[in-house]
Amino acid sequence: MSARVAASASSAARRVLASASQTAPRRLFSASSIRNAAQDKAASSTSARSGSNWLAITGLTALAATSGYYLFSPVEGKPVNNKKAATPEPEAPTQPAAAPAPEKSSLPELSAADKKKALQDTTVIFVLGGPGAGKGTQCANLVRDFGFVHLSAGDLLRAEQERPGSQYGELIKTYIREGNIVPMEVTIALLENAMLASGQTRFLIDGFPRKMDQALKFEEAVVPSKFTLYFECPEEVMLRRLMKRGETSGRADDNIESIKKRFRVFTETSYPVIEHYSKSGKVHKVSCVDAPDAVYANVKEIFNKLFNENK
Ligand SMILES: Nc1ncnc2c1ncn2[C@@H]1O[C@H](COP(=O)(O)OP(=O)(O)OP(=O)(O)O)[C@@H](O)[C@H]1O
Ligand SMILES: O=c1ccn([C@@H]2O[C@H](COP(=O)(O)O)[C@@H](O)[C@H]2O)c(=O)[nH]1
Repeated sequence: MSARVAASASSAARRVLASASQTAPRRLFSASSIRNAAQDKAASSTSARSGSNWLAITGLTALAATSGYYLFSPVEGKPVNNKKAATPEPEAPTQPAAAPAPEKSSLPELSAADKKKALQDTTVIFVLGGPGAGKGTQCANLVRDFGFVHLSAGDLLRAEQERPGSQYGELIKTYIREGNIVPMEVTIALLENAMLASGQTRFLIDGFPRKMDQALKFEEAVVPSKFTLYFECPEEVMLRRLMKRGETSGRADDNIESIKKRFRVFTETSYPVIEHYSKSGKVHKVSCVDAPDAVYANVKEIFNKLFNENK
């Protein structure tokens, strides 16, 4: 997409945001529906959920937009990658906190239709691969060379977990520590609001979708993906990288117990998403075994072809 088209799409998005801020009614939001989703062990279902759980996404604007303060400079609208910045946490209770989050939002509250309209001309690339494959490392290169906004679902969840007053902090903490997948209502709302808050049109959605229902719901409710960039890496290589990263990352899940669980969840739940998109020829696979620059040479070749730019 040319800079001109990107700029006009971006201003279109802003127009929708501006007009919606005049007209959109304030919505109520059901925290219990998120908690129900969290408790819903039908998490292995591969069909998109609908109904009351999903309704919660419309009410998550305040939650997600407030998180956006952590991820975007209000002045420059630039994403801040805080992937390695998480601090160790005390033991979390197994139940999510019940206190409501303060409702403070930098975004107007939009209807689902307005949000969808605002994002209709955006380019979304899913970036998938096992834990520690090097997704974030390669996304940083693509941000630099191709002007993408990098949104790591894990980063957004960690930021929400740290947000004072977050209703979902404890829930997210527990899921992440156990290597489990946070209910999609939370993650999709965070992603959607970060996309809207950026005012940009090209997104690398890193570490999402991790499950078929997330993939289907995101594409239906937010925007279809252009393709999936899949970083293939053997477990032993990822394990070595994660254990090394764990020496300094402070991440609660960079330890051997959590890593084993994350590997299992990736194989059983996330890999089928890659298989799904492969069937329709929408996956570009890159080996992540070599050194970062060598990996990026292959990634760049793909992006140069697809975006017809030689930056
Ligand atoms: N090609 C590579 N060769 C060696 N080390 C790498 C390579 N790519 C990334 N790393 C290192 O491996 C670790 C994991 O990389 P990164 O954080 O990019 O992975 P990730 O896939 O985003 O991880 P996660 O899924 O846990 O978020 C980091 O410490 C990073 O510096
Ligand atoms: O869509 C998502 C993305 C992430 N999670 C949870 O976060 C951790 C860490 O994710 P990284 O991509 O490694 O940063 C992951 O293990 C999940 O617990 C999620 O639930 N949904």
